[in-house]
Amino acid sequence: MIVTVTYNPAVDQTIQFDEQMAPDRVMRAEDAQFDAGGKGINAAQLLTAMDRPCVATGLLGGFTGTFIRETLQDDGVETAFVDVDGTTRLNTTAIAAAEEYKLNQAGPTVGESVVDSLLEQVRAQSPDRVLVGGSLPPGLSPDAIDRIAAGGDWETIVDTGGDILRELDAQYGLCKPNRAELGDATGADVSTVEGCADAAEAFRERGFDRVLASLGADGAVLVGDAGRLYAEALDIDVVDTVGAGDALLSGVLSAWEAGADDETALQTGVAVSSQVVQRAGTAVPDLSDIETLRDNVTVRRL
Ligand SMILES: Nc1ncnc2c1ncn2[C@@H]1O[C@H](COP(=O)(O)OP(=O)(O)O)[C@@H](O)[C@H]1O
Ligand SMILES: O=P(O)(O)OC[C@H]1O[C@](O)(COP(=O)(O)O)[C@@H](O)[C@@H]1O
Repeated sequence: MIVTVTYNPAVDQTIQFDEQMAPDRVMRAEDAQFDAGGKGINAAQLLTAMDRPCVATGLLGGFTGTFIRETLQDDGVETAFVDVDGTTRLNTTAIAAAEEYKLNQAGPTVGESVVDSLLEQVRAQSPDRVLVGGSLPPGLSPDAIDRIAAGGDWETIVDTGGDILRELDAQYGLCKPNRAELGDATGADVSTVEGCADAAEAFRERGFDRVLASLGADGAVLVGDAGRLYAEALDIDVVDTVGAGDALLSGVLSAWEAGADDETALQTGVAVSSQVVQRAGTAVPDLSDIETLRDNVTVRRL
């Protein structure tokens, strides 16, 4: 069973324009939507859609927090959130004439005592795996993630920025940087797939049993004791890439929860992310056919 921890959830606002962004004028949108977001929350929605037992925890506050709580309830996602005084952030993705602008807020300031409250919620679920996903709100340091990892007898998976990854000290089952985050975390040349695999391999020594590097349109690399696996991305029509990394990671975790090997897990991850990027925002796609769709993904050893 998986518990996801999102220290800094967000309502994701996705706005679509037919024309390019331009300053000093009113841009009129063709379409807009709100989704419950933040990395652990997206993962919990996707895992639930794939019938994997999962509980979403994290910090919520204000009217945006209420929206996320209600959305997850409607989606049948089990939750155990901790209330905070501030207002959960609202992140905006503007898609304008095929260009993507991601505008993320910092989130409400919180006190360090929230880590104890969250640990209590996590322990109460007795999970096998804990996913800590996303940025940290003002008031928390990377130690808040290390404390979750060291707080119980579970495998911890972490999906956060390269600057935070570099500062973690605990032992982790997996981290999931994207290409830029892998570059930030390691300082290595990540311009080629092989360069990414080398950087991921070297980064394992910093306390990560496996590294899953997502490479956007170039696919993904999974490096661990079973070797270096590379999956090409599928050739698909992308609407936007918000939630792509969360989807890749959810597919991998879902497959591992079902007892699959790393190769099948990577195929599943790429298949789930392909479904998500073909839809606007972080809305949950139909994943009932994912075990068939994953056969379209080719994995090879590097
Ligand atoms: N342009 C694209 N075409 C096809 N698949 C994509 C594209 N962008 C992302 N993906 C899929 O989503 C996964 C995660 O994408 P990425 O952009 O690296 O994640 P993140 O959201 O963490 O930055 C990729 O490994 C790939 O499978
Ligand atoms: O916590 P961060 O790094 O600001 O990211 C939060 C944003 O990332 C998302 O979780 C999407 O993440 P990915 O595109 O990396 O999968 C959004 O739902 C959310 O608004």
